[in-house]
Amino acid sequence: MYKENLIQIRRDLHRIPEIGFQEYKTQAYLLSIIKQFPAERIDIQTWKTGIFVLVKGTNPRKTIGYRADIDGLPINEETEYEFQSEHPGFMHACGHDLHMTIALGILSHFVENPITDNVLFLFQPAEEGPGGAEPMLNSEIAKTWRPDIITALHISPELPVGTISTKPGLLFANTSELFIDLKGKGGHAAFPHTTNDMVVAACSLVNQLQTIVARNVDPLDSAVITVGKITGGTVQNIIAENARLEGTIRTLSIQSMERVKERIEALVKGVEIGYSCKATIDYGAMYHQVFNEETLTTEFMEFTAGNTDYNVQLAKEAMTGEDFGYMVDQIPGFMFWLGVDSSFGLHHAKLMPAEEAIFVAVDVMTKYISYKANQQI
Ligand SMILES: CC(=O)N[C@@H](CCC[C@H](N)C(=O)O)C(=O)O
Repeated sequence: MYKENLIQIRRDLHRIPEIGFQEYKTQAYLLSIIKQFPAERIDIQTWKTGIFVLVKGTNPRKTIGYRADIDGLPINEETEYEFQSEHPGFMHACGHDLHMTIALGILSHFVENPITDNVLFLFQPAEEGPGGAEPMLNSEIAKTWRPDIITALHISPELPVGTISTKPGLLFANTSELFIDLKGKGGHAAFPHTTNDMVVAACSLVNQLQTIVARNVDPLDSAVITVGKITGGTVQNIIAENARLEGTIRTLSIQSMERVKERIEALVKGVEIGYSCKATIDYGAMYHQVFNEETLTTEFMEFTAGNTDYNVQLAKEAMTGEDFGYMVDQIPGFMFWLGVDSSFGLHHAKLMPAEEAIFVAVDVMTKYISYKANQQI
């Protein structure tokens, strides 16, 4: 596929961001591209709003998996692109438009340049939530077309184009979403003593939650609690009967996740007593940490470092989450950061990844997959 085709694909995808399990237009668009490839070279299966594409090897002894996530985020785009999101309030602000484009670039390479082994592409929905990786992997299709190894990448705005960064072992954190609903007693703004104000309770709880990281988690074992959204009340002169906190928990160890949740539950009980309210906690979606298989990752880093066009760096662990963690928990594999050099970071309304990074990733992955296809399992 020509470079200009890939750029066009990225821009087309950027225009139609959709959130988890609602990626209908995205799926239709991807299928419209994939179905242009010769039918005898590929098998296609849809799964919910995702797609599996098996590029058939000439004499397959194994299947090499490559996963791209396909969902966008509920963010109102503020870039200066002329190909901005056509879905108000939604944006590809985590680079999944590039992830999909790169996967199509790799896919087209192996359709046009057959190798011995099969290459399985997983266009996976709902990475940002509620999580598509685990159910997609447990689907009957994935059981039939089970890859022997699996790889994926994530764009990194902080790194220059040409940079590949990863590490053997733990790369991304364990995550859990966090939703807390508080219900008290509303009333007239002038008579607070007759009410139980849930705005005050929610503010207090947000501050208390921050003490967990500071005082209950081993400082050498990092954790994050972020409350990204608070809603509550109705108008300025009514004391709020309800409030809701929406957030996420990140921990480097599985044990710390348990400890953080115990402490959240204790503090929420305290707020119930202290503010005479009822509270419910919902942990939403949880993602397993991304733990890169050590031998494969080291081999990938050494292989890629052999190409002087790239700058291969040893990454640090990050508190980002990725449901790709479920895939590498079951199948040997790894994920890496791809430098895309943007002044604004992931989940920012002005994220503008450099499109040249698409060609770097396609080049790195086509070379690496071809190399692996010449190896025994
Ligand atoms: C790479 C990335 O940004 N991933 C997301 C995954 C979100 C998981 C879940 N919805 C949560 O918020 O816990 C991230 O925010 O790290």
